[in-house]
Amino acid sequence: MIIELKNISKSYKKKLALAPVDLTFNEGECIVLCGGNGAGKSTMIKMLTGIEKPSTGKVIFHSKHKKAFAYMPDQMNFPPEFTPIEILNYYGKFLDAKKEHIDHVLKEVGLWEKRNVRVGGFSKGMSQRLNLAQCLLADTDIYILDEPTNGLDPYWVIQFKEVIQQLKQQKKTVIVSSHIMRDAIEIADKVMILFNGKVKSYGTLDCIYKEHQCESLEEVFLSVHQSEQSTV
Ligand SMILES: Nc1ncnc2c1ncn2[C@@H]1O[C@H](COP(=O)(O)OP(=O)(O)OP(=O)(O)O)[C@@H](O)[C@H]1O
Repeated sequence: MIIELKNISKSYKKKLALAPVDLTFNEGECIVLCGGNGAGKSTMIKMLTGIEKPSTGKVIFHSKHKKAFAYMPDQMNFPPEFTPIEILNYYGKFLDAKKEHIDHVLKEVGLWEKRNVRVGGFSKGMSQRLNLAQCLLADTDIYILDEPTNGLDPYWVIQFKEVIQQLKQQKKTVIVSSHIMRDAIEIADKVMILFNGKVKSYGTLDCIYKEHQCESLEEVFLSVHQSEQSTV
């Protein structure tokens, strides 16, 4: 195992955003955090990344790298007067990234041709790809990506999935939050279903389908929704 969550929970005043949970993430797996609006995906990411302190419990990383994880926030506001190459060179200094790696990452996210263009004129999708690039720059065991496909057009969603497959082949652990079920089905080794701040299921799709006696993630969501409604 590479990450352990021990009795992690988060409350904002009286609002329970994430109910206490114990679970582990394994090396080389892609885990997709799935759930609707307000389900607790971002809260889980904030607990994992340490952006916010949990109300209870702790997260333990077993990464071999000095930098335990790389992080792609759901949105990143880069300084508009800078170019992708300037921004990545800046991040690269902190990460000891070599020039060849920076160039490779720029090509991977399709911004090589735009490397000297000021990012102030970038579309949402281009900014999101630069956001992905800054995350991929780090050489680490764990990549945590918050809604990475937001703003990407279909071509770049496909390319993004390719990047995830490559990370998995390198035995990296990838944690992705998404409300798009197709993303989960295509890239996940394991899916975490969140609803109302609770982890309702965590495992392979086959296990989740068996557990809920369903044949698709849509059905699982409906079943979780209905069972939660009936307990209110
Ligand atoms: N800073 C905060 N203060 C108060 N409540 C919060 C705060 N952050 C999150 N919450 C609440 O915690 C719950 C979980 O929110 P979270 O942002 O984790 O959901 P999410 O699954 O990421 O949703 P979305 O897909 O809409 O971004 C929601 O009810 C939300 O209103």
